[in-house]
Amino acid sequence: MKVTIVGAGAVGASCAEYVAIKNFASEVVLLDIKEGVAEGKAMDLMQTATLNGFDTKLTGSTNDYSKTAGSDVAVITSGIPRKPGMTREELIGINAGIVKEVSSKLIEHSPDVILIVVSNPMDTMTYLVHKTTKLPKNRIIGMGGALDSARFKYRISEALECPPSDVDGMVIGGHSDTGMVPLTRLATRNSVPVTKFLSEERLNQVSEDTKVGGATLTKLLGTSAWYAPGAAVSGLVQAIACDQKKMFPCSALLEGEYGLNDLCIGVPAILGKDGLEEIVEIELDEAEKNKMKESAEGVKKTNSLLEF
Ligand SMILES: NC(=O)c1ccc[n+]([C@@H]2O[C@H](COP(=O)([O-])OP(=O)(O)OC[C@H]3O[C@@H](n4cnc5c(N)ncnc54)[C@H](O)[C@@H]3O)[C@@H](O)[C@H]2O)c1
Ligand SMILES: O=C(O)C[C@H](O)C(=O)O
Repeated sequence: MKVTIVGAGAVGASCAEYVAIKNFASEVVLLDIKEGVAEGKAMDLMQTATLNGFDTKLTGSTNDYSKTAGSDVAVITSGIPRKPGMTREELIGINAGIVKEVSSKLIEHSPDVILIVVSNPMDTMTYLVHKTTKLPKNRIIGMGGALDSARFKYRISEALECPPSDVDGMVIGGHSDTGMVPLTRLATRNSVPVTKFLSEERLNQVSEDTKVGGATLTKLLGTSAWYAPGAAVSGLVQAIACDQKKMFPCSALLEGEYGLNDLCIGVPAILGKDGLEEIVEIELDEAEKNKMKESAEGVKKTNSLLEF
């Protein structure tokens, strides 16, 4: 199993580290345009192999895509991150060109590759990759919901004063400060609905904190987060590499599912060796359906700024 990560910045390197530590891939190639950076990060990570006990071979490349040839999965983390006070949508001008070029080069060298899009605004970048590469829809997956759900579970555990591992829950919708739809109605602590333990007001606070999870960290760090994003991407890569048939909320191209068409947005999906193998349609209540509709309108508004 060969994994390529384009963009050896904060998220790309974090993802490479988690993939290596989980020890399921034979090879990880990091590629970046900055001279020597991908090679340096790959070497630094390789020097953790004996310390962390993994056999994954990490190499780096300065913009030489021949080194990525034959990749099974490729992650796109190239592009600029936001600064405090910015929205993800403001990154479209620079990132669209980068994501379009990177995805086309990846496919040129790995025609069977499954692409995971991370660069922001992620739902719109995923849609752009669908529109410009025309790969089958199962082979282009946007990562956002897995991260947002991890933040949601963290916020619930904080409210319940319990370990995050006690909590289950999911965030669907767009990966944006206003577009996320945290499904508080379905969240549980060891299969007991969290609505049994938390007031509506506290759950609303949990939802609001979840939606601005990325912005909160950006304000604290001066740039956007990387540990949880890297871990979330590595989870998707592993589900595909190990054919796990695991369910994650992913940004998928919708063709009628959830009453939506012609956009990529976060919905529950099963990931396995063929990439995004199935979109799972769960029953939403009226309020959730309305939030999903509003979220889709926001994503479409950003998509309308794309030039193909
Ligand atoms: N979807 C998500 O949940 C999520 C989470 C975190 C970050 N992000 C996004 O991921 C992107 C990367 O974030 P980061 O914090 O790692 O940024 P970063 O600046 O640390 O790293 C980005 C890297 O991309 C490289 N790059 C730029 N253009 C390139 C090109 N054409 N080819 C190859 N490499 C190129 C840069 O040299 C840099 O090393 C941002 O757009 C950010 O908003 C998304
Ligand atoms: O917040 C950001 O801009 C980066 C990323 O989308 C995140 O949610 O951490």
